[in-house]
Amino acid sequence: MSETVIRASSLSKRFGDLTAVDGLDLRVERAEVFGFLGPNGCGKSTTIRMLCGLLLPSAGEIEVLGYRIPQDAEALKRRIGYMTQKFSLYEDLTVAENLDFLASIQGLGRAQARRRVAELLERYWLGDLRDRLSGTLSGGQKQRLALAGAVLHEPDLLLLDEPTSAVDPQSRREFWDSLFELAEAGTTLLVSTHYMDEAERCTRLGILDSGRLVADGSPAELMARLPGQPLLVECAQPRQAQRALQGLPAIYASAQIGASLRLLSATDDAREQVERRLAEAGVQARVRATEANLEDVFVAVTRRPDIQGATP
Ligand SMILES: Nc1ncnc2c1ncn2[C@@H]1O[C@H](COP(=O)(O)OP(=O)(O)OP(=O)(O)O)[C@@H](O)[C@H]1O
Repeated sequence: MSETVIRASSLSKRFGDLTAVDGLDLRVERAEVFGFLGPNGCGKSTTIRMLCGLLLPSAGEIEVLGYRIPQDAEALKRRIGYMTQKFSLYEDLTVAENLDFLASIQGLGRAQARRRVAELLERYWLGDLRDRLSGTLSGGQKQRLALAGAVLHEPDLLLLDEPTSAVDPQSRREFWDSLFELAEAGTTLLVSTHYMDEAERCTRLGILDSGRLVADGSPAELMARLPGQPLLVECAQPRQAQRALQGLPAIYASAQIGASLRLLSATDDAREQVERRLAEAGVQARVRATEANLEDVFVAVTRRPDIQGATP
């Protein structure tokens, strides 16, 4: 049976005149890997910080692991792990000292701390680095240490705010393997990201735009819900094709991907319209429908009215 771990209703946060989070409703179930997506400044970090009890909401209700937030934030802290892109490590302490220090803050007993630190050094390939000052670690190594620190007290919920933005693709993959290992063991994960390959791996996604939840569902559901089918225009001169298609009302987004042009439209006869316009402009091209991907979904739900043509 599913168990709701995060429940937020009508959650808002205002900073002066700016509404950073605007009437957000959110539910995350146990052991989900919930991905939080959205353009820069849409309110992801602000939401995560409110869910952790680090920031007071301006309005709305939050319940996390059965605790009412902000009232029970102190008790919640013992049950959650929080990690941001900055990794919050003590750079002049060694790897092992960082973990020992966190263990003492978390109130782990000495024997338990020793056992847990040894276990995490091994699990996150930090054993050989245990005596290195953490300030001298690479980005990927720092990330592994930060994750070890965030799960030291075996939290039931991990909130990760863009944890992979400073590391290479291989480290990102390894990091995601570690996240799935945690989810398999029953940990619930909420992770914000700008990477579509990471979003695709989540069990469910919430897309935020200007502080509002504009899409919520599994990656497959969101792709299936995209109105119309994306079109690919293959031609020798994609820039020329893009110029010819500018202002065509049927197309609400276009982007050059390699040597072709990817178009989004919600209109049934978009393909014919595109072919006609290209022929009129004398652009030789092949136009074909293609499968939707998550980037299409992202573009469709977060598009700005002033830079688009038609509305799906
Ligand atoms: N303490 C603060 N005081 C004033 N404005 C703030 C504060 N924290 C965040 N904001 C503003 O609130 C909005 C949402 O910011 P937030 O950091 O939550 O976005 P985000 O989705 O995490 O962005 P990014 O993807 O760039 O990390 C932004 O306009 C930001 O400038």
